[in-house]
Amino acid sequence: MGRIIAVANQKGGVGKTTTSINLAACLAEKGKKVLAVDMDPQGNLTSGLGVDKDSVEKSIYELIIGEVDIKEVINKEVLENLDIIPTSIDLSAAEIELIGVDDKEYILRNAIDQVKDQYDFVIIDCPPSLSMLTINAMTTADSVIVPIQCEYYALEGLSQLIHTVELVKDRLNSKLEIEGVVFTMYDARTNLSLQVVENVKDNLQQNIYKTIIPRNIRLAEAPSYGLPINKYDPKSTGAESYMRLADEVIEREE
Ligand SMILES: Nc1ncnc2c1ncn2[C@@H]1O[C@H](COP(=O)(O)OP(=O)(O)OP(=O)(O)O)[C@@H](O)[C@H]1O
Ligand SMILES: [Mg+2]
Repeated sequence: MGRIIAVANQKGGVGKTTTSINLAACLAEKGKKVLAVDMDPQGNLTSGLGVDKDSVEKSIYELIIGEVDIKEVINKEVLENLDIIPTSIDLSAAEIELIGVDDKEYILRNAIDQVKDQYDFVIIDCPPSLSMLTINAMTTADSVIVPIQCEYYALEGLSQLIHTVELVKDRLNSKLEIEGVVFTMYDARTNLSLQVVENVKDNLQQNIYKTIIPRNIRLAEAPSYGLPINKYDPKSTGAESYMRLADEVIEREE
């Protein structure tokens, strides 16, 4: 049965989407059946996996507002072993359209429940907010991966995020846990990155992945080709590190 992981941090630009795309693609390359879900109206996961977001007719938006069935929104095999549910900019209005709708926190879970047996992993990329969309992702997930950028203020907002996970666990999804924190955009040339890692390790009582994702230009370039890093430049340090992260995620599963 599929393990469902939400990639969340309400801080913008910390590497959620880069981690979602490349973790999903590396798990798929290792032979796992993966569904990647784009819960962010910005659509960076959708375009980063080569799906033209402007030509998507049935997206997660239509699913969330109840217009279509989940099977209609899954794009099969965008890469071997990798299916995706694309998003659309319309998703930004979903929160308002859901006002007054019963059980709106469970919409994504009820949909994913119908297909999760077909996958080893479901990876959900969250928007940079603690909105209803993120709550839906956390209500669906078994666990949350939190990317942390190796920059000043890395810890800022983390207590709110952890509090949100605890609230969701208490009220909506008792199985939810924080699977781990992953450091991103580590720059070995500066002391700052090292200091941030040490500081977070000292102050955060959470699992931390051994794999640290380096700052690597190839990771930033790959989305404009619609490719994950393991297809764009498999020998890059970015690809090697996301392959190792995939190994760690699989180990935790076992
Ligand atoms: N390890 C890395 N090395 C170099 N560039 C990176 C790395 N990780 C992410 N980036 C770049 O940093 C920017 C932000 O990354 P990303 O989009 O993954 O963050 P995000 O948390 O999903 O952002 P948002 O909050 O807007 O959804 C992007 O331009 C991305 O290409
Ligand atoms: Mg993103």
